[in-house]
Amino acid sequence: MKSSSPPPKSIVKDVNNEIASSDADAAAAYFTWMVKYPSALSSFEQITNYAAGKRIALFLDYDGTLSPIVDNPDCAFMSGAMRTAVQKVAKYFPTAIISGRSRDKTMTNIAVGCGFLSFFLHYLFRYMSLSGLTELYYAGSHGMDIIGPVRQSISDNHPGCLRSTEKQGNEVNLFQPAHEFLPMIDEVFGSLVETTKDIRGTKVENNKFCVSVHYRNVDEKSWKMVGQCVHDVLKDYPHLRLTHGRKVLEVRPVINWDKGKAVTFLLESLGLSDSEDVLPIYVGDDRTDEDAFKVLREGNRGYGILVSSAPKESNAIYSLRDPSEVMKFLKSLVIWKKSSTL
Ligand SMILES: O=P(O)(O)OC[C@H]1O[C@H](O[C@H]2O[C@H](CO)[C@@H](O)[C@H](O)[C@H]2O)[C@H](O)[C@@H](O)[C@@H]1O
Repeated sequence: MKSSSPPPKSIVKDVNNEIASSDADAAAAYFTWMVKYPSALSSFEQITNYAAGKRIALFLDYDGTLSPIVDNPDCAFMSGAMRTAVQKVAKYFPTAIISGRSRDKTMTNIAVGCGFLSFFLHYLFRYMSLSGLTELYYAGSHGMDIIGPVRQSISDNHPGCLRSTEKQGNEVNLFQPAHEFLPMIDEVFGSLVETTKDIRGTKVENNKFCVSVHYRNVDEKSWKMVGQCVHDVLKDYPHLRLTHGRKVLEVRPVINWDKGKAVTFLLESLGLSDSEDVLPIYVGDDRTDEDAFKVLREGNRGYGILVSSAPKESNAIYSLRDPSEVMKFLKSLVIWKKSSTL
């Protein structure tokens, strides 16, 4: 298999593109862009008219969608209000969180808020139940670590699917299509920590089936060096590839699996695939979410909603400006559902 890691030159080009896109964040350009990607809030009636008589399945990205982007990835917690909104929406619609973070971290971040108490709860939570958020499903590592409901057809179609018992004692299906990469990812994580340790501000995060190398807090002059270090390490791992997120380089296994495949898998797990009366809605902000938007757009199956405060090309149909608008959208869905079942 050929290595798909881009050469350092393209890493630097990607890094520069990010600066260019934030420069283009002008109000006029944004409003023009919104003609192509209308606000999911202004278009709410249109969305719910189409959803009438259908079952909505909701897929939510975490960073930049449910929690605002912050400098320290360890402090990216949802607000209490967002947590309540997610909890409520998950009571009315099957809901899954699909994140680049490890599943464990995502579940923990969803369950607790921010502040000192959160840090305490963060650790306590590891030994406790999901405190009322059990109607949620989780996919970590960009969809490479999924916990979903037990369904025979899914185990038949995906032989790697294992039945497991979660902390609360419920039987679940565990699907980890990249499980054989675990030792390799751990090894690469160690090498990346070592090679980047002298570049101030770099943070290497182990997300179980992928590794994130953050350069948000690195002096811009050293971004190229970060890219070079990652590239040098990956030279020896042709079965790993590199993708680029929001000031983060993400190392992941070369397998035919992404957030789009995870959406399809979860719909199948929930018994909601191949059904005309199902409307999947995916809300996300990052490049990796585009795979999910594409799956929904291509099959004319559902709606992708891009969270962005700057114009960018997307496979999404609608847009929301930031997590506060995502929260409004989730709340509106609950109000609509309640009123339509009266
Ligand atoms: O799929 P997602 O849930 O969006 O996860 C993608 C990456 O998100 C996190 O990094 C991003 O958010 C951080 C906190 O706001 C920010 O500091 C960082 O610059 C962003 O890239 C997470 O830390 C990564 O591991 C995820 O892969």
